[in-house]
Amino acid sequence: MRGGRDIAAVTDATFRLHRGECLALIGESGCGKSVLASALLGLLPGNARTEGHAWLSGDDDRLDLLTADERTLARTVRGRRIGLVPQSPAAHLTPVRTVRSQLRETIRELTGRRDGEEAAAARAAFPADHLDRHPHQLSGGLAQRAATALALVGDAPLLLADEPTTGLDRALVDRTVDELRAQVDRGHTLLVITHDLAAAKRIADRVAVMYAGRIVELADAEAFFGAPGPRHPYARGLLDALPERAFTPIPGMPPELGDLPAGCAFAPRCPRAADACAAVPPLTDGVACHHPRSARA
Ligand SMILES: Nc1ncnc2c1ncn2[C@@H]1O[C@H](COP(=O)(O)OP(=O)(O)OP(=O)(O)O)[C@@H](O)[C@H]1O
Ligand code: NI
Repeated sequence: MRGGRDIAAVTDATFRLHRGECLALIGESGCGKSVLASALLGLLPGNARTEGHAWLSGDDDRLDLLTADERTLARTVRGRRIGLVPQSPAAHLTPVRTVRSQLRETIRELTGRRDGEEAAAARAAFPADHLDRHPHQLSGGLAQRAATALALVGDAPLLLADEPTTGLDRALVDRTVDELRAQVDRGHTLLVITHDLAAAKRIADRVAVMYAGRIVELADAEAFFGAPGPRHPYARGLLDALPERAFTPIPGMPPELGDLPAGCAFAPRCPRAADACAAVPPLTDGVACHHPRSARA
């Protein structure tokens, strides 16, 4: 939207999130992951436009998150039906108040109860003897857990975690991921956004790969990270770039969303590009590519 232009940050995103599963949304920086998450929470900036639907199914109703009014979202959705585990806990926690007081307030707001801080902290493996600390007295990992504890207070069936492990070392990434996975195993549904493929592999049941604002592959995590592997050449390239795999970066850079090539946005970087790629490939059978690797290859 720089210079007054409209940018399609997310296009044709179609996916289903099944109850009790974890879907990892992966892709390079700037591909539209956070915009997609913000749209689901009604947190896009005021000048943003959306089209289509995002149905949130409850026990006996269904709500379109894209058209719901702010009052409904604020009163019944955020915190209660969708818990947000923020990208940056530091920005989410109030610096001048202890973790206990922030938990207490959120518990009161969402449940009406006046106690339960310890139990809430325990659900995110936040140590009870740190409850009276201020956020700046916490390590990055503990701040992340405090933010996660806050996100879990409302016992929302759907959890949305945007880069919950950014800036953490590998051991803490694993712990944070395992704690989130434990929520899924307890019946929560989780949409986790990450560019950490190892974290995605550890936590996800299914994977959605985004490139330049579009979902280019939707796959079962086991098939994606194991055999037969990714089917979209971009997804394959992402995995091949990992140090523990071929360690071969994808040539070139992702395109600017305001200046997308015509046709398949990945074609200029794609080893398999051909004439057909002049047309945008629809997501068919889990992959948006004119020449995907065969599912059985
Ligand atoms: N408020 C905004 N106004 C204009 N453009 C925006 C706005 N928010 C995001 N964008 C653009 O939308 C695109 C997608 O951004 P988004 O934050 O969703 O990427 P991302 O995949 O989450 O990246 P990262 O991994 O870095 O978090 C980017 O090109 C960004 O510049
Ligand atoms: Ni993001």
